[in-house]
Amino acid sequence: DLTKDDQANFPKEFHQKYMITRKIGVGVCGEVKLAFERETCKKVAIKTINKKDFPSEGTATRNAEREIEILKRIDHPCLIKTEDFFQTDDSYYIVLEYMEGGELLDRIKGKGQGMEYLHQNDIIHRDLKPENVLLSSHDDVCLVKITDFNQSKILEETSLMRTLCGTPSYLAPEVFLNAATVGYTGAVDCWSLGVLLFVCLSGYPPFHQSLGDLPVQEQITRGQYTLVPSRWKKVSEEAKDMVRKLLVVDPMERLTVEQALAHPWLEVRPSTSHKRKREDEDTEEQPAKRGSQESK
Ligand SMILES: Cc1n[nH]c(N)c1-c1cccs1
Repeated sequence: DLTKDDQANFPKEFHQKYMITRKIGVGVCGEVKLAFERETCKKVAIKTINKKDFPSEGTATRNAEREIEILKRIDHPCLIKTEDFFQTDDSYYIVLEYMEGGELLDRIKGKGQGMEYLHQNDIIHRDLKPENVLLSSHDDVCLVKITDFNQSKILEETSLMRTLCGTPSYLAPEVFLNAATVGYTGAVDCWSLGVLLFVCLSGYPPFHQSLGDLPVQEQITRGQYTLVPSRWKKVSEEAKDMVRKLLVVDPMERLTVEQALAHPWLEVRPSTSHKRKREDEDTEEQPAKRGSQESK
């Protein structure tokens, strides 16, 4: 459904290199279209960032330039690659690797080592959600990649980090108390991974206006979520333990990506599916977690 707009808006040099076909999704800042590279017939995804969709010209430019800088920095099999980049007075056009399987959200409705790489390179995503997790094919077992670095941040050394490296003797208590929350750390992505894992395992979100009396923000700040037994009865205790240890309100107590990758649930073990489950394995344990209030 190539529109006249597509012909008119995309720059001439873009059309010389790529042939646009159809819309395959909608990103935060505009549409995502499928295109073919004319020379190789390779499929690519074209993400459009409309400058007019930002409150001020400067915002669009800063956001797009930060996203482009991050996209150029990353090179990992679990992170979407940037193929090319164009801009006009009205828009930015980012040519991205095409993922046949589309968005995880569609798979969840229907049914990460990338994070470790990002955090090891001092990049935090800050916007992990099903729409930003793409599947390489329609197969049940396929590669999963993280996309949309529009909200990402490169962690630079801060004056607080330098302060905490010096002698602590004369530092006020609030310096230590705020240390875990001043600015963002990679822990924000681990919380989001916990929410993503909760949704993948159960099919519903841990925090939502329709789930409980508290406003969503209060559910989150209290770490208050509900494991509906009928939705979790076939989920292993290790998987539930991983979710519990990611959805911890205190970022200093929350699992890091490295700790999550070392969690028993992700250990590679010979299949035990032929063994009969003990009755109590399905019993819902309710460990009291500091700061998080899980309930049935
Ligand atoms: C980027 C990208 N590469 N491959 C796909 N399917 C996308 C999409 C993002 C958002 C909707 S589709």
